[in-house]
Order: sequence, then C-alpha cells, then structure tokens
Amino acid sequence: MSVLEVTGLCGGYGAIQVLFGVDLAVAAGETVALCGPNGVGKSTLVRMVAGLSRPSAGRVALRGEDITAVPGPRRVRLGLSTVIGQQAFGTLSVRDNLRMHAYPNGRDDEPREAAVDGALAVFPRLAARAEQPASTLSGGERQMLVLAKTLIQRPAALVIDEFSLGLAPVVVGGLLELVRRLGAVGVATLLIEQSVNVAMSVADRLLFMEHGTIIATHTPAELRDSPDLARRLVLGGHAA
Ligand SMILES: Nc1ncnc2c1ncn2[C@@H]1O[C@H](COP(=O)(O)OP(=O)(O)OP(=O)(O)O)[C@@H](O)[C@H]1O
Repeated sequence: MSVLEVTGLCGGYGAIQVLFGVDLAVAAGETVALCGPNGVGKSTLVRMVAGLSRPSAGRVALRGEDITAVPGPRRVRLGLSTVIGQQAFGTLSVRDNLRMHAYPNGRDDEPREAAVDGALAVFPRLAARAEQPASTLSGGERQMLVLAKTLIQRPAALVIDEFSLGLAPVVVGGLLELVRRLGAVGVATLLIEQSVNVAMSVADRLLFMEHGTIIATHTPAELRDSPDLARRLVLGGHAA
C-alpha cells in the first residue's frame, strides 16, 4: 500500500487553475522525485499536500486515510512532514528550534532532549552551532536544521520542495545522503527537484510534470539508457 497517495488533485489560485488532476503515489521506503520546468505547478502541489492550501478537487491520503480536509499542523502529527524553503525561527537558537519539534505524539516516546541530541548527532555542523541563533546559519545549514526537525518528527512520509537550489554540491550531497538514509528506514519521500541529475542520484522513480499534470514516470536506469528521452523531458516538451 502507498504511504502517500494523491489522486485527481486540481486547484490553483483564485480563478487561475494550476493543477489539472495530479495522480501520484509513494510507497514505504521509496524516494520519488517530481521534476519539471518552472511554473508547472510543483510547489502548488506541495502546498496542497502540506495542507497550506485547499484543492478544488481530488484527494490526498496518508497510509490509506483521506487527509484532504485535515489542517496542515495535524498532518504533521499524523506522520506527514513537509520541508518548504529554509524555514527557521530566527531569534531562537538551533537547539530551541529543534526542541519545538520534539513533542511526544504517540509514535514518539523518546524524551525530548534525547530526540534533540539524536538529530544534532546526525549533523555535526549544526551540533557545533547548537546555541547560536538560527538566523545566523548559512543557507545549507538552515536546510540541515529543517531536515533535523524532520528527523525529530519521525514522519511516515516526507515531502521536500527543492532543497538543492542555491546550495553547494557538497552540501546537497550531504542532504541527499540523509534522504537515502530516511528511505532505508522506510520513509516515503517525495522530492521536488528541478535538476534531473540530482533527482536521478537519489530517486527510485522520477515523475515529470507539465501544465499541472504528470506526463511521464521513469526510473533512473530508463533515463540513463535513453538520453534523448531524458533531454525531451528536461526541456519540458520544448526540445526540437
Ligand atoms: N500566490 C499565487 N498567486 C497566483 N498565482 C500563483 C501564485 N503562486 C504561484 N502562482 C502561479 O502558479 C503557477 C505554478 O507555480 P508553482 O510555484 O507551483 O510552479 P513550480 O513548478 O513550483 O515552479 P518553480 O520550479 O519555478 O518553482 C505559476 O504560473 C505561478 O505563477
């Protein structure tokens, strides 16, 4: 059974429709990358999966349960974490940022400090900056903080909106390694990623989006075997 399932999702901004029936599913331990050119609706989809905006039609399900009408914060408690941008609480220290997420929620009976220390142990750079205000972190360190929060939430499904943007390859490599590790412990991950090369390095499957729908699904091996296909999909139908 899929951990995260999106069916027939439609919606947009007021009169502007952006999504036209998106279907996708991510299984336990699977990493699925969603690729596509600028403006096709990837972030809009993430916002609807996260519960930040409501679809006009369609369904979002987590572990078989319809969560389409469930508010965003409650989705986190149900096991769906979303990484959007480099959110951090500026004046709070790195450690206090993590403490805010170390609540007991039924699936998590670890004491708070142990969960915080466990997440810091995964990111030595963050551990070295634990008492520093989050506002002083670099872009890559903020992404580490966001992922460290996710480790504390221990999600069943994780949706990440473009974390490679503007980061040095070595930082992206470290973050991708963590995504692989989350996959290895069964987390279903949907990764929004403009770079097909980055997506191919971490995903089990790549979905390609155009004009608000998924137009193709391929494994990295299929794309490696067919460079023409990959080029066509990367260019979003604009290839000659
Ligand atoms: N708040 C908004 N109000 C009106 N239109 C919006 C709003 N946010 C996004 N859009 C429009 O919706 C469409 C899809 O945007 P979205 O951010 O989902 O695309 P994307 O695939 O994530 O693009 P990118 O890769 O550039 O981030 C775009 O045409 C965009 O201009």
